This record gives sequence, C-alpha cells and structure tokens, in this order.
Amino acid sequence: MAKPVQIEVWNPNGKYRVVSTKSMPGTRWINLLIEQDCRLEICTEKKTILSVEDILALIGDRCDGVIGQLTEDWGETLFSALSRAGGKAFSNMAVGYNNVDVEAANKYGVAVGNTPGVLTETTAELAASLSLAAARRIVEADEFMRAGKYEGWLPHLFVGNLLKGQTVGVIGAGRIGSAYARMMIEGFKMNLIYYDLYQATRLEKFVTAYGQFLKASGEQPVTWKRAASMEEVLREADVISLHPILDKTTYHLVNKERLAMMKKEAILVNCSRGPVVDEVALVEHLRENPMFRVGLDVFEDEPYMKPGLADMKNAVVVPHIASASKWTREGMATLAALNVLGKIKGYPVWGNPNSVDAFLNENSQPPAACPSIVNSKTLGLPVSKL
Ligand SMILES: NC(=O)c1ccc[n+]([C@@H]2O[C@H](COP(=O)([O-])OP(=O)(O)OC[C@H]3O[C@@H](n4cnc5c(N)ncnc54)[C@H](O)[C@@H]3O)[C@@H](O)[C@H]2O)c1
Ligand SMILES: O=C(O)[C@H](O)CO
Repeated sequence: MAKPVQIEVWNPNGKYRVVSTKSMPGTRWINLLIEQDCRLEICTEKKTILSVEDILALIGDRCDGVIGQLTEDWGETLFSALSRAGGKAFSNMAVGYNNVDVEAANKYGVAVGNTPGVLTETTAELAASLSLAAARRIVEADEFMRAGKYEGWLPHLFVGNLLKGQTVGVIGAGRIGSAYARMMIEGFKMNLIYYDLYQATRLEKFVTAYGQFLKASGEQPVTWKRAASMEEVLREADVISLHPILDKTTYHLVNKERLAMMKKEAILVNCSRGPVVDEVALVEHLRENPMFRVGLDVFEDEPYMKPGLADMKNAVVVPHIASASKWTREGMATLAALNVLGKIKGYPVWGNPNSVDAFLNENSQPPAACPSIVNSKTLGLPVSKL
C-alpha cells in the first residue's frame, strides 16, 4: 500500500486531475492548467528525489496526466499505474528523457512529453561558462583569494589557456551542441571540429560565413571540420564539450582509452548526462594529468561524485544547473504542462519541436497543440497544421 504524500491543490473542482511531482518555477503553467478545467495537485514533500512508491501514491486511483522530473524512474510500474488511473499523458520537465522507458509508455498508450528548445541557449551558456572557468582556473583563483593567500601580482600566478585560435570540439552537435559551438567560435574565434551522427549544416554555414567576415576584416578566418570519428575530435581539439543524448550508444563514450587520446592540456566539459563519461577513469586521468581540466555539470551517480573527484583542483563542478535561468525554467514548466494539457484535451502534436517559441509568449494564448511528444509517431498522434 503506497504511503500518502503531501500535496497542494489548485482548482479543486477541476474536471481533469493533473499531478506535478514537484513545484516548478513561475505561475503561468499553473494558470494555463487551471483555466482549462484541471484540478492541479503539486507534491510538496520535502525530499529531493521521489521514489516510485511516492509517485504511485500521487497517481492514486484516478489521474489524467503527470508532470515529472528527470530524477524519477518512469518505467513499467508507473506507466501501468497511470494507465489504470485513466491517464494518457506524462511529461518530463527536461529535454533529456533517459529516465523514461518510452517502450513501457508505448505499451500503455501514454504520451511522453519533453521540453526542447527553451533551454538550448541557457545550457550552452553554462557549458561556455565551464569552459572559461576551466581554461582560466577561476574557481581555484577564487578559493585562493578567499583563503587570504594573495600577496601581490606574480608572473606565474594562475596561468591558464588562451582560447583564441584554438580548436573547440563538439560531440553531439544538435540544438545545444551547435549553440555552444557558435558561442565559442564567435566569442573567442576558435576553430571547430565536431562529431555527430548527422551533418550540422546550419552550424557549418555559420562558421563559413563568420570565417569570411573575419577574413574580409583582415583577421585570421575561423574554420570547421566534421570529423569522421569521435576519436578525431578527441585528438585534435583543445576544448571538448559533450552534448549527445544519453542512450546505449553514448554510455561511457569518454572512457580511459579515449581520455588518453586527448591533449595533455585539453579541457573537457560535460553538460549532457553523467554516464556519458566514465567518471572513475576521469578521476584517475585528472590525477595523472594536472594540466588537463574538466568542467562538469552532470555526474555518473548523481547526486554523488565518484571518490576523489571533489579533491581535484583541475575540476570545476556544479550541481546540474545548466538550464537554470529563470526564463528557461519557467518555460520548461510551461512546455511540460502544455504537453500534458494538450494530450488530455485531444490536441494534435506541434509540427516542429525545435521551434516552440509560440508556446512561450506570455502575452498570447498558446497554440492548441502539445509542444513536444517524443512517442507521437508510435502512438499515431495527429500533427498540428497550425
Ligand atoms: N545539464 C543539463 O542541465 C542539460 C540541459 C539540457 C539538456 N541536457 C542534455 O543534453 C542532451 C542534448 O540536448 P539537445 O536539446 O541538444 O538534443 P538534440 O537532440 O538536439 O542533440 C543531441 C545530438 O546528439 C547526437 N547524437 C546522438 N547519439 C550520438 C552519438 N552516439 N554520437 C554522437 N552524437 C550523437 C544527435 O544526433 C543530436 O544531434 C539532452 O538529451 C540532455 O540529456 C542537459
Ligand atoms: O535534460 C534536461 O533538460 C536537463 O538535464 C535539465 O534541464
């Protein structure tokens, strides 16, 4: 028997029962749901990560849809319970959905939503911040100052890497990887090498055009190369940022052997998912190569770090905050709520999940569509003609 969990209720007499497993930023998402006849129940339990049992209790006997979080294990147990409760919609408040067993959702006919696009620039900015923090040893220098160790300017004090003219490597040049690449290329005049299963045509055109602009201004043009293998990126780049999805093809993509291929003074940034990097091998590599640096937003055993990582001066670590800007987090909440609402209302699926701005405009009603449903084809959901 599942234990009851604490909730806050909005619009108690609403026709459709929607559950959010967490409180989310902003109020637009709440208003959009209650204006459309939803009774909204927000879990207010203090613990950070809800267990499957907690979520079962939240779903209860009747539930039309759930907005959930990337820390939750959405598999067979939860989708069968949601389906028994009459639910047809679930949305992660995240673009990544490796915590969701989509096949199980398909089996129970539950639509699975995610929140692409609204976090692209915010996440890329954090990857750029980690790249700079690692290159210029900002965290080490900050700790040094606060410890009262600064006695005056010295020629060797916290010497780091100049990015201009170096090569930025991107593994997974999708929405976020491409946005990060553009920031590093335009901001620091870096050359690009990338690896992806697909050609990043728009990114290539951007670098070509920017290179021509620099050349016309009498400056060294930037260049791009699509690598034939990931190893090529690892060998050639000075700063490498990881932006693929997490699946079985990307699990431990960066392992002991591949770390050994990287330049001794390279910088590795991970804002994708922790298990993309073999963190035990990374700690060993950081220990043996003090000039190698990393910037990590995600960890293999989140929320924990592998033993030794916290002691590494050449690592900058932050707690999975890459999408944490106010605008983005409020937008993610809106997209997740609209995915669930749209499915409950029988709306079609938005035609282009990479272009979700229409849903984020606070001054107009959002389109009558689900912004992004990852299993829409399998479920045979209609596509919006808007
Ligand atoms: N740290 C954070 O807070 C945060 C925030 C947003 C997204 N993310 C993560 O970033 C991921 C990417 O988000 P996105 O919006 O850019 O997604 P996206 O789908 O636009 O990009 C992912 C890219 O990875 C590529 N890819 C897939 N498998 C690959 C492989 N084996 N080798 C090389 N490339 C491969 C895809 O072709 C695609 O271009 C998400 O799935 C999520 O896990 C993390
Ligand atoms: O996948 C995602 O969206 C992130 O990890 C959180 O923003």
